[in-house]
Amino acid sequence: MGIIPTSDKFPVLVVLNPHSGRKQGLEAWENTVKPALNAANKPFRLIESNSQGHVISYFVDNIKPILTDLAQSLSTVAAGAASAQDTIMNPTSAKLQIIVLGGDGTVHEIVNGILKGVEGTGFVTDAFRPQVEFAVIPTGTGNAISTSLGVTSVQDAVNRFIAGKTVPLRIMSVTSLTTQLYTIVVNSYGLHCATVYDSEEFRHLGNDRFRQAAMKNVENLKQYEGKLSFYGRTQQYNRATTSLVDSSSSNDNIARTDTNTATLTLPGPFTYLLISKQASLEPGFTPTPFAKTSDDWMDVLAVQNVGQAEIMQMFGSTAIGTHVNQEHVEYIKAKTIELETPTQGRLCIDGEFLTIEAGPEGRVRFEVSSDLNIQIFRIFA
Ligand SMILES: Nc1ncnc2c1ncn2[C@@H]1O[C@H](COP(=O)(O)OP(=O)(O)OP(=O)(O)O)[C@@H](O)[C@H]1O
Repeated sequence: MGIIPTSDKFPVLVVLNPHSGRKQGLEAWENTVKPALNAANKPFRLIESNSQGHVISYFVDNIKPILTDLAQSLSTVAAGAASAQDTIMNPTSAKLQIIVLGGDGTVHEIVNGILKGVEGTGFVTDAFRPQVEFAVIPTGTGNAISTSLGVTSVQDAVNRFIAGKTVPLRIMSVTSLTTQLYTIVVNSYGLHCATVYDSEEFRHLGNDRFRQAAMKNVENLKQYEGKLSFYGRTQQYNRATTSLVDSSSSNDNIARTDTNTATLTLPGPFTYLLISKQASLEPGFTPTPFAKTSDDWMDVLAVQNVGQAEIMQMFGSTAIGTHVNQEHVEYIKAKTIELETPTQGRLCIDGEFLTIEAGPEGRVRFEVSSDLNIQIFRIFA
């Protein structure tokens, strides 16, 4: 019988995107992260992204052998009676640790690659459900997840990894007739989506690329037609009481008896619309201040049909989240949401783009799935 490796010998996967942010990932790896892993005696396997989409296809192709090796590394051998054969005891769970040297887009690619790679297979089930633990080293542009968890630097992120405390990283599913994928940070429509789309040309400016692109889009402010429907429980921010109010009991009843009946709708047109899992999208920009990385709600920030003055007023208060008290800002926590647009539209999903087809055929549904085989991710916090 061969030697069965023990769990602490299983390598941490290190995913390095050399293109993220201002291309500082490699330096952070060489100067801070690799020395820390060596000092902690942690073996690692480096996966360097060589192009857009490389990380997602790497995990689609490799997650099954990785999980097989991981499970095997944790198997224990119960010695049988003298004449009997040894019995291999397989684990029912195992931790796969992944250090990300990149931004939120790289985490998005890993999550989608893993879930696509195990989809329709018996690799994640009640009998064996791995836990994927992310240490996100903030070397992207926005670093929304790290910022929302209060991570202040590369060293801080490394310290948290070494300390070992994790919290759930809940993901959203985004579904239409033609699409099924997962997002971890934000889905947006309108001004925010146009800003992210245009920001690529300003990448050399680092964090400032969003500011430049936002200004360009505020100058040419547009309204984006669409209807947002909420199903099941919601909570709405009440400006009078400055608190979130549960629209629960009546909504709950409707949700239970007829899941096709919307409990709330916003008719649009939207100037600005976010459906988010993270409070901050970058340092100093906290548009959904009540969002929690680890809960089962999605936080919606909706601004309908306003002009430049209102948008600028909102931006002026997003640093500390007080924009939720402004009259034109609507803030809703929800479990299930659908967006329908009368003409073809564009949705931004964790920095990538998805075309929404016109009318009911193009409806996009957002949910925080309760499927235990989907919600397998945690993050060092
Ligand atoms: N070798 C590469 N060359 C060019 N692009 C790459 C490469 N590897 C990955 N990418 C792409 O880089 C993009 C940006 O990645 P990432 O999200 O990590 O950084 P960011 O956009 O700077 O940060 P954030 O998402 O936190 O704002 C992703 O779309 C990814 O597909």
